[in-house]
Amino acid sequence: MNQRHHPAAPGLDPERREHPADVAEDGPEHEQRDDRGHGDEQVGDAEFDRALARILRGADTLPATAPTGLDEPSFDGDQLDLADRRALRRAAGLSTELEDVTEVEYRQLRLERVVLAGVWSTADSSRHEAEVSLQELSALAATAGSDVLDGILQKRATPDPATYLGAGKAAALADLVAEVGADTVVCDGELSASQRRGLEDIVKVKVVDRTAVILDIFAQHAKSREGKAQVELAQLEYLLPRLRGWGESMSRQAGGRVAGGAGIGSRGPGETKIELDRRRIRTRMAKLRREIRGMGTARDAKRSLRQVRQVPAVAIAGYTNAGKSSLLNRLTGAGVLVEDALFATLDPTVRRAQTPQGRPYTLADTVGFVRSLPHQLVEAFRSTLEEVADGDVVLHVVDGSHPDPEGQLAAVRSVLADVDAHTLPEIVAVNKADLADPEVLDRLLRKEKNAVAVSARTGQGIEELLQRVADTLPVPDVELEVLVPYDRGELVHRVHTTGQVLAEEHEADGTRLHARVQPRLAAELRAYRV
Ligand SMILES: Nc1nc2c(ncn2[C@@H]2O[C@H](COP(=O)(O)OP(=O)(O)OP(=O)(O)O)[C@@H](O)[C@H]2O)c(=O)[nH]1
Ligand SMILES: [Mg+2]
Repeated sequence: MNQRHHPAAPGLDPERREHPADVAEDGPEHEQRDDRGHGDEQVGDAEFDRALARILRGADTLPATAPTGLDEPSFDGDQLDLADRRALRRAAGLSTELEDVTEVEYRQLRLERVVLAGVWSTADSSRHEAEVSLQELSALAATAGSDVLDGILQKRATPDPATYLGAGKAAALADLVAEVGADTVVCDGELSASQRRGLEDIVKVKVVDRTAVILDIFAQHAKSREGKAQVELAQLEYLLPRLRGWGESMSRQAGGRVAGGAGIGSRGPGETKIELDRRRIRTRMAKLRREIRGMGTARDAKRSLRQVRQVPAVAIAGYTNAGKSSLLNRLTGAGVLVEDALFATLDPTVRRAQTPQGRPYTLADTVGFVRSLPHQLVEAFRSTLEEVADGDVVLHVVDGSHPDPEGQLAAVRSVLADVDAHTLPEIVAVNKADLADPEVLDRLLRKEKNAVAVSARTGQGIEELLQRVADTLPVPDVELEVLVPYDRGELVHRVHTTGQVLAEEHEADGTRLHARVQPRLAAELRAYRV
């Protein structure tokens, strides 16, 4: 596989093998894995209870800070590169209780040495697409902290209902896993509980799917209270239908006991316990939903504040790793950023910027999109994504050096359409122009109506992009000429902050302004028209 384009791809970070936190956590879980189904149910039970207790206790351990309304993928405007994030997550003690949800499912999601497996069907994708998807899975797995050792792709009409890969390929995968010494297989799709178990039985190491990896990354990176709550909800939602699978493996263990003469039937304590766990999880989910709704109110308040201020809002959207946060830094860090205390305290992910003509607007970083974003997350992050729809302009960042930028553009647009943000004016910033193939850049600039090639790294194209943003902001529609007396300075200030000043002169009896403003301000200025 060619992973040249992914900074998160394996092989670039020799330190990644060190996982002090993981080592510290090595415990009975490890031993249990291979003994599964051989009467080890007590270890399993205790582990499950511990993990569930941690999940259900989650509320107490959430930080007591004011909700910021946005999750980390936007928060990282402040600014963590992937390398920094990896360093962070390696620090012991930073793992959250949320990770335990997936631990419940996989005994230990900590992925260390992984092999990827993908199914490629000729019906709905080309081999190239499947490879790009597997490459992306590789980057995701690396972001989650693992070493990707190898990968296999199988051409098959549909994934095998019992084992995801077909029998022959699954056996080949088992050999590969043994050969490279992997401890985890990551499948490029969403596996049912029985597929996962079926494949685990063949490859003899734990099997996880793409969704679990993405949820894990979000859990590692969620920082705000709302972000954490949303991720936890998504994880529980993912876990709930899979409890049965877990329970079935418990029953298999019970079966072992039956064989040993303990005589417990298929609807034994395991099944009852699942019901109980399910109820506890549902209760927790209901509580999270209530909390998230409450946080939504705070966000609405912020939003209406912005509307009252009538400062246009630009939302940066784009595929994960496209360089959204870097671009935000570039665009607002160039010295024009006015620190607005109000916005700064309310929401650290929204920054203030100005057009070259001095017209202020806000620039907001957003959650990164990813192909087959787990639907649980689409739901969970809908509220965050809806902020994009509330803006005036979408600044769509795409990684021009990615092997399939068109695919990324399309994936993001389909999610934007989901939250009704597809009708907004859109500027496409084709980022990483320093790395991209000039022919690809040309192709994209020809195809996209409102596109600029930029590099957040070198600064190339940034001025043009800033001008493009200025040109795309909604123009206040009342044009007027006024002479505002000096004792009404606040009106002049409002023309500056909410309108577009075309000309300004200081005369003996006031400030003469030629400007475009919103109707409300125009009405207040009526007395001073000239
Ligand atoms: N060469 C090059 N690298 C860039 C450029 N812009 C961003 N990067 C790198 O791309 C990686 C991702 O950048 P981010 O700004 O974190 O991307 P993002 O879109 O915010 O990513 P998520 O928040 O994870 O969705 C980082 O390693 C950046 O250093 C660029 O113009 N050129
Ligand atoms: Mg980012």
